[in-house]
Amino acid sequence: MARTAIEFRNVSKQYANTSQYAVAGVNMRISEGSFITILGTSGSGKTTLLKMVNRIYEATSGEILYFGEHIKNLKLEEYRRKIGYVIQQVGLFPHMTVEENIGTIPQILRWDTETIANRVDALLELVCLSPRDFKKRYPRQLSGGQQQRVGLARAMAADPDIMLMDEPFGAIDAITRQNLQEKLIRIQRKLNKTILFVTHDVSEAFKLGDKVVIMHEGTIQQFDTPYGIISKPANEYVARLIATQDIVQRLKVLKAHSVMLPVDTQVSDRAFRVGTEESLHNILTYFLEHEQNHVLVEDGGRGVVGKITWEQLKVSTRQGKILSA
Ligand SMILES: Nc1ncnc2c1ncn2[C@@H]1O[C@H](COP(=O)(O)OP(=O)(O)OP(=O)(O)O)[C@@H](O)[C@H]1O
Repeated sequence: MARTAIEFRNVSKQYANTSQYAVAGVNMRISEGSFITILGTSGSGKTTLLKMVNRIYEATSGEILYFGEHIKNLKLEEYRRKIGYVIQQVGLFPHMTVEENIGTIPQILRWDTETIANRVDALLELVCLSPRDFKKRYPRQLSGGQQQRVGLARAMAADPDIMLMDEPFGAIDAITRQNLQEKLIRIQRKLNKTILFVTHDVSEAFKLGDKVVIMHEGTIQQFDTPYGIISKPANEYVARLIATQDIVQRLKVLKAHSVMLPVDTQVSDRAFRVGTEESLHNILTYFLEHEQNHVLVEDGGRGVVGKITWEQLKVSTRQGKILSA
């Protein structure tokens, strides 16, 4: 069982001189290593929720716990270092090179020069920027997407346990965005970071999140896996929100692991194998192109962990159809 990284206990926030609560009575447990996306329309309280986690804002009432400890009892500076924060405007220091930007926190922590240099190189490799080409550049010499990746590397420099990301890809073109989303999924799986990612883009939330939090007027409407939400929206609001996604889009965001069926432990089947992160859209395409009716789902070192049949795919699709009807 994964530990609980962050727990919200009846958390509310009312800003001074406002009559409404920006966040009202939020209860939620976030497991270590999970990728949580927070989805909602403008003004629904997403950013407020995120900023209470790193104590940019203090909750008006209720409690937030970090691995079981009340965050208000932790030393703010030490606590903040365990939390990486990435925002849309990146906020790279313009007068510093890429290398200096990424090394900011390690410098403050007085790591030795060689350790910092190695860390910078490793992080640049991780976000697919060649250290040789990029580390001496200034932010103005980078494209928007490259700046965003440097921002991500900088947020990860001191190896935080938790990453808070507030619409980090909001201002980026669709193709680069897709590319960054895929990189982020890979980084998260590799490093097992706990990520809270705010977005108002339904596809992005469903594509990235192991679980999605749907917010409206400061309250959580539903907190579930993408498949759980698509197959069983908790209320009318959620149903309307996901109805903006047509079936093809849903098949693109639903992943093999969310709908697969169990298999016997001994699998000698020669069927085509897909990864757990494969989209149902690609699996459907495979079925149609190759006139096949099942695939096996493989999870790296763990071998075959499930299967998806044509029947199962139809059931998932039909559930989507009922919702959008
Ligand atoms: N500093 C502030 N002072 C007063 N009210 C605020 C402040 N920040 C946010 N609010 C209000 O709190 C509510 C929630 O805002 P929040 O920024 O959390 O929403 P959001 O879901 O992140 O929206 P968006 O998608 O537009 O960024 C809104 O009604 C907003 O006007």
